[in-house]
Amino acid sequence: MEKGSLSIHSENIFPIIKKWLYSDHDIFVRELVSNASDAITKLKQLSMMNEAKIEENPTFKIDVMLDEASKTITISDNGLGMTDEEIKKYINQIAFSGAEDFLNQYKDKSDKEQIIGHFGLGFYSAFMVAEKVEIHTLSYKKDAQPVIWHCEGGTEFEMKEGTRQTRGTDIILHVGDDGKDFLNEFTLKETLQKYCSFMPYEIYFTVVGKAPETDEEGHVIIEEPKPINTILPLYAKSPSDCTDEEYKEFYRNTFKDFREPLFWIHLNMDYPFNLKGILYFPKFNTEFDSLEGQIKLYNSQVFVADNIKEVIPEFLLLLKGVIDCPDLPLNVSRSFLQNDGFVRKISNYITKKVGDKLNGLFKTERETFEGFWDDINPFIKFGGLKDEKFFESIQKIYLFKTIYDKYVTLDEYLENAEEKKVFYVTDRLLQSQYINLFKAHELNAVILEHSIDTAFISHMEAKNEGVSFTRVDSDLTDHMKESDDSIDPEHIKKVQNDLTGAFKSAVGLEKVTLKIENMKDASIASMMTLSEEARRMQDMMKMYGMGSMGSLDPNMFKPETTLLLNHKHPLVKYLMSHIESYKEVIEKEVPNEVPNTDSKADENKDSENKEAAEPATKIVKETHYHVDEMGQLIMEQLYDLALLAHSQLSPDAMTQFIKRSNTLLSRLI
Ligand SMILES: Nc1ncnc2c1ncn2[C@@H]1O[C@H](COP(=O)(O)OP(=O)(O)OP(=O)(O)O)[C@@H](O)[C@H]1O
Repeated sequence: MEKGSLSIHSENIFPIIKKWLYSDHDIFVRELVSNASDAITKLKQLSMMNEAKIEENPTFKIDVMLDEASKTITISDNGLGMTDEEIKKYINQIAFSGAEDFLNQYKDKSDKEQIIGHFGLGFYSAFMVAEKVEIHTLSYKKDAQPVIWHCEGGTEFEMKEGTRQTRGTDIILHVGDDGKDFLNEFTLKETLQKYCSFMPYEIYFTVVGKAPETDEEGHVIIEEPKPINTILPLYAKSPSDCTDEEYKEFYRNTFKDFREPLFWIHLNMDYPFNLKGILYFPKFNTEFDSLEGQIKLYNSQVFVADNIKEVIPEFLLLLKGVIDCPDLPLNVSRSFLQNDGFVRKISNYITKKVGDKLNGLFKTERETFEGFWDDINPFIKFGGLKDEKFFESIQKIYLFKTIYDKYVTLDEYLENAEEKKVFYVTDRLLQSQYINLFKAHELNAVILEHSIDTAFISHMEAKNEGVSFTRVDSDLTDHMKESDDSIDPEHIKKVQNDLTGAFKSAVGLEKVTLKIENMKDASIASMMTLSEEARRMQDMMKMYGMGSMGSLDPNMFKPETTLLLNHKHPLVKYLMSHIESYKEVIEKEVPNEVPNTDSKADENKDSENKEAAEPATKIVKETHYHVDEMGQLIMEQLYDLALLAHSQLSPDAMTQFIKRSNTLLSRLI
């Protein structure tokens, strides 16, 4: 028997391993099973090079055994095994740079996020869950002797002659309190599936001493043991060998999502770096907030982590997929990955592939692409906003769904538009009156209802010179107006002024401008429009929650609304013909203002009229409006109807509106 001390430079690394990787306890499964897998790969390579003599047609496999009674987990392989010299070299002399790096870099940091999964703690991660670890091993080498090694978590180990008869290694973990969760069959199996689902050798999981399953008559059901993994995952195959059904099955199994993905991209690259994977476009929910994808990152068929945004462009994290890149330097910190040129290349490659796929679909299967559009557009828009290169590659294929349920690109829309103006709808229900108006005049408008569209619209305007987006309710287009020579514009202007005053007094309007227009559609009496810029400002404020910030008054950006009255409508005609009777002009005596002496013109004037002293007061005319009951009803109703057509009334206004409507109807009977 041999005793010794592990040559760790630190006092004791294990408490540190335990503390810092606390929440990633399950990583020991990945480390030990991938060591077993590596041991098999190395033996296969040696055998191929005729360096190792092994049986013909060997069945390589890894067994993971859980013994709840003795509180052990055993990971057993039939790989190359170790001689006692090798144990001394690879296990005892933990000149393992990983541990040293770990200590140096993370001594003062408690942020476990800094540590990317595959850190190279390797074998010693066993002590995250075990209080004692044994290695039973027999090397493939001729005349090798079996060896047993064990260590109780301190820096002391023991080595002695072993009993193992067959080539390979058993790692036996005597699980302590820190790892007791893993003594649960389901937890351990789940962890194995998380990390090892695609490992290249079959992995069998057994629970020692578990009573075999029986059928109703008590007969033991004999089942062929099934590995927990797939040794050749679909993504590792050549795309030409994969069927649609296989892609869908892989999706279901990997993401436990039983909705069908829309489509997928098989990434398969050998040069200049090695990268394989499949990205799926899932059916997105319509609300942006609930978009949540999952990209699983693998390193040579070993799971590393989900959603590593340093490697995968952020917007792609909305997709679901697996990416395997053996060349990734994952045993480094995340901040390194972020600035690494190689990692950026990978990320660019993935982005480019997604752009290519979308362009391909657009060009060759436009109808299919249109069919996907409602589902994928938030993703594509988000991608374009986040990634300039991605935007450039797909900017020509952004589709816009029109109010006629057709899909057009921006260029296609503009072919039939005037002044590069794109009309849009943000809420089909609230803006239905405007949509109907557009349809009645055979005008086009597109539907941009998603919360991302506010930002998307601004982006498209910035990227397409001269193009402007205007919401359907922001103004009347010339197409909707009708010129009428019998209308005297001067007269209209005057009436408009008076009606503004009358509405102010009857409805209590402060911020509304009133306009009389001769609209083609005689059935519309009143309409409300909101200026585009001010409304966008308000939308932005809402989006960023700025209205609630003490320093800014949300009313500051209250959209300028305009109440349009249709000259053609009888109700408006009624008001116009009665406006004079609502008016009362009062003459009032007010103090005369002191002339402005700063002005040269005034000075001259003063000198000319030196003798004629200014009177102390002057008479001004003030117009007051006294709207009668009928006028009041009409004005209130016209205003509420216009408001109703594009937004909800406040609860108070709604109560008044209903009451008034009933009054009006009662008068009909
Ligand atoms: N099951 C095993 N069979 C044979 N040799 C093993 C086995 N497990 C570990 N070893 C040997 O011990 C060495 C140290 O293992 P450890 O897991 O600490 O580091 P690594 O596998 O070399 O690197 P890392 O895990 O950080 O990628 C291995 O390189 C290997 O030589």
